[in-house]
Amino acid sequence: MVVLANPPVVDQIPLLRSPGPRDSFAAVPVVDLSSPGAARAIVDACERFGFFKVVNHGVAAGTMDRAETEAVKFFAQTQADKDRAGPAYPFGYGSKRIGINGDMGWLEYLLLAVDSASLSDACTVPAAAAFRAALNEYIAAVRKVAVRVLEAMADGLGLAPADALSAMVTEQGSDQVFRVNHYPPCPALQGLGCSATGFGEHTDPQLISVLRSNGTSGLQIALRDGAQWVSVPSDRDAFFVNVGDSLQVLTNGRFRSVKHRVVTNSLKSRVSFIYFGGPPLAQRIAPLPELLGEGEESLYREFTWAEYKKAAYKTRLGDNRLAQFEKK
Ligand SMILES: C=C1C[C@]23C[C@@]1(O)CC[C@H]2[C@@]12CCC[C@@](C)(C(=O)O1)[C@H]2[C@@H]3C(=O)O
Ligand SMILES: O=C(O)CCC(=O)C(=O)O
Repeated sequence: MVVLANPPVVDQIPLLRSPGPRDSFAAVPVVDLSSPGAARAIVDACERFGFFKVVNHGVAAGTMDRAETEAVKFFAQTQADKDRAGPAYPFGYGSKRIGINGDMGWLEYLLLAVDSASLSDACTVPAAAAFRAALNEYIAAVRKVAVRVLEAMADGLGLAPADALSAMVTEQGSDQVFRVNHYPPCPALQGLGCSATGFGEHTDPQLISVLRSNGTSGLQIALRDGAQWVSVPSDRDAFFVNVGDSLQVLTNGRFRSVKHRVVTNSLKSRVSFIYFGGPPLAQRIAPLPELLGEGEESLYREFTWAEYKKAAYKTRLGDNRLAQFEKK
């Protein structure tokens, strides 16, 4: 038997079949956030896919462009300069290693803590004032989108008060994380039919993630419980929203936390920004009583966000983190 090794440049990084036009997911639900039908459309998309695209979100193109320009400048620095902003644990610059349990991807990134509506002062990277200002402007804007989406979700689910979900990511001590990912092209694999994994398959532990990319494709989501991976057509003017594990639990499984991953492009760089909205550490994560039908029981053992987060950080990226909290 001939065992083909990865080309040395992507050694240790899992390879994936290169996506083709037939993998494109043309049916991504699109939610017009300015329309009266947004609440219903969001609930429908969360039930079907745990994923949707948001347009008419009100965030100025300049806010997104400034953050992207500064991010590109940051990643264009020498490796030695970037390494000075690392390591990524708990927060800072990281390259190829994701988390501390051995996951690898063809990317470099900044993992940053958000306090209220801007970068946490305790997070001293990135240091450049222009980059921090651009990120703070972007974070304030994307957080507002997350809040509007969570309010519309609460409306669509018939929850009261209107901030039943959004308060969890805005109240004092809420655990918000921001990630800037840069996936350099991987020309060594061009024409081989395979691509480097940029970010391996996973679900997000928080309630909600709001993603924006520079328009280079690469994001894939899993359909039919992981039986099929489809490519999300990129759109630099839109946001993409993922349901996270915590929202799956709050809705007792009615909304599905979506499995997703990133496949590296062989020719073009991808830059993405992801805002992860998580609750305060002491928040109890359990199905909301209003969402439990008559006689319906929780599918999960009770836990706090602190317990879930601690357990999550001991897992590998692709693990089913909720499994250990499911009632047997
Ligand atoms: C391998 C890991 C990276 C991760 C923490 C974890 O142990 C499992 C979950 C991963 C994830 C996915 C969503 C964003 C993120 C910041 C998070 O909260 O959980 C990452 C973590 C990370 O990159 O450190
Ligand atoms: O870069 C992307 O498009 C998605 C990355 C991602 O899923 C993550 O950072 O958790």
